[in-house]
Amino acid sequence: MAMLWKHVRSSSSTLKRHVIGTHLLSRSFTTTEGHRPSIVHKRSLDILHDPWFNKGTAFSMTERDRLDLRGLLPPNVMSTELQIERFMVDLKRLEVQARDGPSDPNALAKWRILNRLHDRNETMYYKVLIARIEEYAPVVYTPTVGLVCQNYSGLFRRPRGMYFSAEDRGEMMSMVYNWPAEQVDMIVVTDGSRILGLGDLGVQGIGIAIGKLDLYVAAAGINPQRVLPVMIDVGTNNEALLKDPLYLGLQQHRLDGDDYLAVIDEFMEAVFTRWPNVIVQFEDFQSKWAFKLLQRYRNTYRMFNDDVQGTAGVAIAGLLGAVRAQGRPMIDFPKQKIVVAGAGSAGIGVLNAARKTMARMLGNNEVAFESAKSQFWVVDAKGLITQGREDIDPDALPFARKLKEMDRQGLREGASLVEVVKQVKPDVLLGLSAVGGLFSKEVLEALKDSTSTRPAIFAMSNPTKNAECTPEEAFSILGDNIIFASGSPFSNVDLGNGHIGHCNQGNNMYLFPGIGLGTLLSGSRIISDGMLQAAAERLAAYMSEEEVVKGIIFPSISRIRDITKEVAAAVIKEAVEEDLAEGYHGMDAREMRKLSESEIAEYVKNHMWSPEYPTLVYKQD
Ligand SMILES: NC(=O)c1ccc[n+]([C@@H]2O[C@H](COP(=O)([O-])OP(=O)(O)OC[C@H]3O[C@@H](n4cnc5c(N)ncnc54)[C@H](O)[C@@H]3O)[C@@H](O)[C@H]2O)c1
Ligand SMILES: O=C(O)C[C@H](O)C(=O)O
Ligand SMILES: [Mg+2]
Repeated sequence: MAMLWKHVRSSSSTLKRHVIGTHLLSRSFTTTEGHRPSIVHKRSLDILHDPWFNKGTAFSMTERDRLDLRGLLPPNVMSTELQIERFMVDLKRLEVQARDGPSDPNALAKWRILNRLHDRNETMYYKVLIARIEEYAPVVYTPTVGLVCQNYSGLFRRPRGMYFSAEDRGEMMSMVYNWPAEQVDMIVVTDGSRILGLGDLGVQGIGIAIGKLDLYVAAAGINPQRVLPVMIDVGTNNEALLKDPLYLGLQQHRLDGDDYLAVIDEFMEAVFTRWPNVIVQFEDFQSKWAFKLLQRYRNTYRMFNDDVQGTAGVAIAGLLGAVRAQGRPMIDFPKQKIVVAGAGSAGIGVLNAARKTMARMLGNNEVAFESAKSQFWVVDAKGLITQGREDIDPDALPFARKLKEMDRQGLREGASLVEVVKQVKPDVLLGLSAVGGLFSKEVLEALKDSTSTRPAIFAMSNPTKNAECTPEEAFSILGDNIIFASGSPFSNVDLGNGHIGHCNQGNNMYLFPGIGLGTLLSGSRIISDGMLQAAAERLAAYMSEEEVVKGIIFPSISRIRDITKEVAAAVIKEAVEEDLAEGYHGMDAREMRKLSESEIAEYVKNHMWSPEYPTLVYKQD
């Protein structure tokens, strides 16, 4: 393959040509130069029952003849557009019937219809998802995915992904070969211990891994044949699930300590043995393990933790956007006073990244790093975190405020959020607490005294009911001169005076697909802090001055494929600069170093899978 690439380049062809050479085996890789046929080793009903190859009513008559399908489908050969239209009738009927607007059972019903399509025709599923991402991301991803996980035992029909359980100890190295795909690019793994803000959902957490990978396909163009959702079932501490005879997971309490680590270690060794180039995204692990596992694996394996690192990057981009929205240069970021509610994996991830970003802007030295921490006040379930706290969590310790200093500010250990907001008068109030309504009327009223010209509220907890406040609450109390972002999608607010209160979705979905894609295409052996920082900076720079002034600090999800391409390009550039990029398929590290910025963007674009039906050619196994 490397030879082919060299040949293609030396004949002064474009990067687009390269893509064709490197993806001879992929199912339906679209290029500007047409489609390569896919080889199938099955015929007849077996094809209709295989979601990777099924085209349903879109099979042409010649293909029906070639693949022994004639007579097995109704005679009208449909265009893909008509096929989607027919499918949409079913989905839209739900909306007509729901008289009281979108309701939870309605969202679940939509998820079921989409999931069934996913089960029978993947190409069409991703066509629908990509074309209407704004409408269906909230169904296959946050917030509905939370409801799906809560109800998974009842919803489970056909398996998707792999389950490694505590019972599989000693077997993982061989069972990993049960997965049918020869190549896997992306794994999203969870142990189900902290699913969104819904707590321990045990084995039912697999839904979150599936939802995240849907975005990898839709936003990053990762080939759906090469993604693998994984659930590591080490038990659950959710007593209701343990009592439920219909629960699908191990009916035991969670493993802990070395027993727990041994399971995760064995899983990592197994997947990296079979697929040495895979990237593993850790998702929704309780904070207790999230940091430890990240430190344990990040220098050895291609992995990252989305809740810690993806969220941090998205928050940084949002915080920089909020500074710009105040009409100030980004370099003023270190002057912002930031109150963070929540000191779990997400909150601490954001705090560490924000502190580092400030320190870099202040001169990137030890003194800057030390002084930056004085911009943060952290409140958790026990109130303001100070050095007076007993049994302080070591990850939160760097942000614990000095008691004397707090005394001067009229604050103390364990002070409530409203007291902290009243005394600090912050520029930013950021919630990653998983407590719905935490930014109460009182807290928002207190924020009226903010010293900022345009205070920012980030109610980032998921799903919807866990948001610290709604945009209506924020805009109605604080007026329209604020910046608002939430983790789950909300509608913009009509402020009634011809003004619109813009609701941004501050969700790690704007970064994780690009981090994964950029890592894959650079061939970087690890995911460095620099690569993550580059991803965040590219997201921040994506928004125009005009947009941020209007309070729009994150792009619309309809642009997610374009943002992801940009983020991936930034990740590749950084990996090359840090000398981490080892190349991908025909593009070796040396060639990669020669690419200009626009060539990197083109390279990314041309490696993004798009759902198109390939011509199918039958060959005996
Ligand atoms: N928007 C996003 O992209 C994004 C990304 C990651 C996580 N999240 C959300 O963030 C939330 C937290 O995730 P996590 O992994 O950090 O969870 P976690 O359970 O580890 O942490 C929750 C933290 O909130 C604190 N808390 C609880 N009650 C509080 C209260 N009354 N006041 C202040 N703090 C309180 C806890 O003490 C803890 O420090 C979840 O809802 C998750 O869905 C959102
Ligand atoms: O899954 C999401 O929507 C964001 C985040 O990863 C979370 O855990 O809430
Ligand atoms: Mg998560």
